[in-house]
Amino acid sequence: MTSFQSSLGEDEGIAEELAESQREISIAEFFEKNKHMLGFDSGARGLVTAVKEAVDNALDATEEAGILPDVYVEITEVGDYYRLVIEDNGPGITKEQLPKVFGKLLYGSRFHKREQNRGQQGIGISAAVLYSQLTSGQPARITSRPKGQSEAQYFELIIDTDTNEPEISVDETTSWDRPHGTRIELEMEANMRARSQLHDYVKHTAVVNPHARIELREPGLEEPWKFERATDELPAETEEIRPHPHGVELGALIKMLEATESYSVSGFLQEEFTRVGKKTADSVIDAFRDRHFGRELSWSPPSARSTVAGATNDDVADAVEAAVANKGAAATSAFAEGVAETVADNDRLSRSELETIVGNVADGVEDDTGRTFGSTVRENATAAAWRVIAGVGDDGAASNAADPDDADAAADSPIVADLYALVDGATSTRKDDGAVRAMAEALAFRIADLDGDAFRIARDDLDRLVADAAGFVADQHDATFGETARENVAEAVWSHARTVPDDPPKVRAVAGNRDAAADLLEAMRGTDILAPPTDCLAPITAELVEAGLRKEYDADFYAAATRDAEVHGGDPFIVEAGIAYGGEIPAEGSVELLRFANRVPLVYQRGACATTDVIRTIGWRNYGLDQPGGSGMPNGPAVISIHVASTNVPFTSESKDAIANVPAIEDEIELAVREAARELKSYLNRRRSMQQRREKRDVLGRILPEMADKVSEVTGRPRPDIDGALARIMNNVSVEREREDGTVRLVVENHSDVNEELEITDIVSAEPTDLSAGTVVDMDGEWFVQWKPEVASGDERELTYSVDGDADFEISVGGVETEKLTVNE
Ligand SMILES: Nc1ncnc2c1ncn2[C@@H]1O[C@H](COP(=O)(O)OP(=O)(O)OP(=O)(O)O)[C@@H](O)[C@H]1O
Repeated sequence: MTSFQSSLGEDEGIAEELAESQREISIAEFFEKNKHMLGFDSGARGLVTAVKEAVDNALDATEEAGILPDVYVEITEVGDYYRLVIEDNGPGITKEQLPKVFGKLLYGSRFHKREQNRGQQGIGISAAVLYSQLTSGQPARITSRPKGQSEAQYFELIIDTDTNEPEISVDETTSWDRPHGTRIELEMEANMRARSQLHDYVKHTAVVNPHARIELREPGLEEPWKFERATDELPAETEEIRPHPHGVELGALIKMLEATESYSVSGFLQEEFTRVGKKTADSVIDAFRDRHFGRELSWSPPSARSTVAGATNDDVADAVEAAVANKGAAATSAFAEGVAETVADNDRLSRSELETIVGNVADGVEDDTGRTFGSTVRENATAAAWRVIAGVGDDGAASNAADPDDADAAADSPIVADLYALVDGATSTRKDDGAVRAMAEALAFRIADLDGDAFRIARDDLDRLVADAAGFVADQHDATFGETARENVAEAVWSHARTVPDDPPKVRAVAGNRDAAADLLEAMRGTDILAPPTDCLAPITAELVEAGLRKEYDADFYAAATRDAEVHGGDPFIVEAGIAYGGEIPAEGSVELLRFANRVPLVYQRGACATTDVIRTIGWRNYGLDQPGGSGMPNGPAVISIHVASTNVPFTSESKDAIANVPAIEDEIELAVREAARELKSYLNRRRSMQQRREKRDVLGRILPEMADKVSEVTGRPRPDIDGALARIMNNVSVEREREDGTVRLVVENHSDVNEELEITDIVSAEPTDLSAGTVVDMDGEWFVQWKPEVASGDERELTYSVDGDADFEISVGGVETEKLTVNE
């Protein structure tokens, strides 16, 4: 029994007793106890996290202000503690904001912005301040000089963990030689055991931020580490965007519906979401109506039915005529004929469409005859015509379809014939006619049971109804309609059904009705909408991903890929991947994985990151890398880098070490990596085939002369000329120089199966003349004779010039892999 339990009294009043010990916990208090969540679990880690938070902020702030970042990081040992200083040349922070930025958790400028930033939560730097005060008891010392101000502001502060508010001990103006920027000084209990992570973070930050100048001084370094700017170009400026309709969740949508000032759903969609204009809003609303109201089934008019005995087009006219009273013979007949003719012009009609037709014809007849056709007359006429088209009886929908058990009655039902055609078209030809007919009748019978005579039905209900009819048919007629057949039948009926003309509910009604909001959300997700704009993102670009790898890794091969933007949770994201292979990269052990999120290197929690998971699931043997057991991290001399850029990177925790397993992001990571890996594969294949070629050539080069000697010895004839034989056997391109008196001939033979474009340079020690095409350049007493011949597969070219008899030559051939080249000088 715990001491808490033993301290409680008798059963009665326990709740009250417990209530006394309940109290609110401030966020600062919470994180004071849960430092690990923010990446401050140890002294070694705490130092790296503090540097990371401050440098990320410095880069965010400078870039946002359009300033090329100049970031200075200094770590020194001060007695038992470490002092961390980070300075930037950013826009500075105003006197009013500064205490909150550093002295209040969850205070920042980026949380509500849909824009690519390193910072997201407004917690990073204040968490560093909290860690520093907890471990060293010292306040944070901050100097900041906003751009355009003559003096800087100096603060010393800690966070009051009870209230999560800054507690300021010093607040004064000071002079500072930087024209603008921010300097943070934190003391903390720390150690340098995580030096390699710190170095990785700084080095990789420099790699993906070539526009930044970064300097690091730390106790272990004799010379400061300086990363100079590689470009004066800032990353593309990002724009804030609204959420994308494909990415919001129900709760967020309801919140947006409650907060919007829009009255109509169309206005709401256009105002609050990116990529929604009038046309897209209309499509979403149609889909919303289909879900919210259901669709109206449609039927073909008598004129379109050849199989049904009974009803004809004249019956429509007669029915309408009978439904109209007191309008005079001429007007009544014009109206009835007009309705019947227009109905006959349509392949299929729903109740609402018929209503529109009747309305239009009535308007026309009113204009022509001066007679008024009021709403009751119109409604009566619609009902009368609908009875003929859909077979609705006078007493309502229930009689519109015959009992399927009564074959004679079924034959009279107009919608059975219609459904027969739909079912027949939607099922395979192997279904026998009896089964199709039984299905049509069973469906008609169930449709007849729908409320009202307009046959409104939601897609889910239609699916259920078809399944129910299929069950009936299986029982009674021993004919099976499997899942696919049922789906096809439902789809055929649904695709002929019509979106209803009803106005969608207004925003306020949708906000207050969870089911309606869910219908709207489904409609948004189901409508094709342009991918979100990418100007809110600043990808590194494939070119710079590759350049970054080239800068840091001396490899034989590099490849990179940038994907198009996709959406998760309403936020767009872009994935980029790069691969470096061979060269100086260590061949032993698994490949190195570099992970970046919004240009920030991720140095911890590699095993818990979506990037690592994806790399492990790819079958690397297909791409030419060794992968023991066919899964897991591949081995070999390779570095893989992955960058996820998003307006909201889903991290596994507040310490932002690892990317969460969001399927949409994982898919894109996989596609980006596979894109780069495909290039690696073709490089490795090429390399392997060149290797085999080299080996074959070496063997041939050894045995051909021996064979020639042997042939000569056996036959007693002169040794055959084997020049050129090697090139022919190897399918090589051969370049052979022949000299006769003062004439030099270069013979290029292409034995390979592709056309070749070569670049041949002969460096000659005397001036060449009479060149066949080509160019010649005099370089201090050496003449560079150059040709760029194109030689088709199986063809040969001759290049000639004249030169003094004593001249020396040196040839170089480009444009063909050395393994495919045979040069005989
Ligand atoms: N060096 C700086 N220069 C200018 N403004 C800064 C600087 N550092 C922080 N800020 C401002 O202070 C805010 C809070 O910073 P903080 O590191 O706490 O959170 P964040 O960077 O927004 O998000 P995260 O918690 O994900 O790091 C930032 O949003 C930014 O507006």
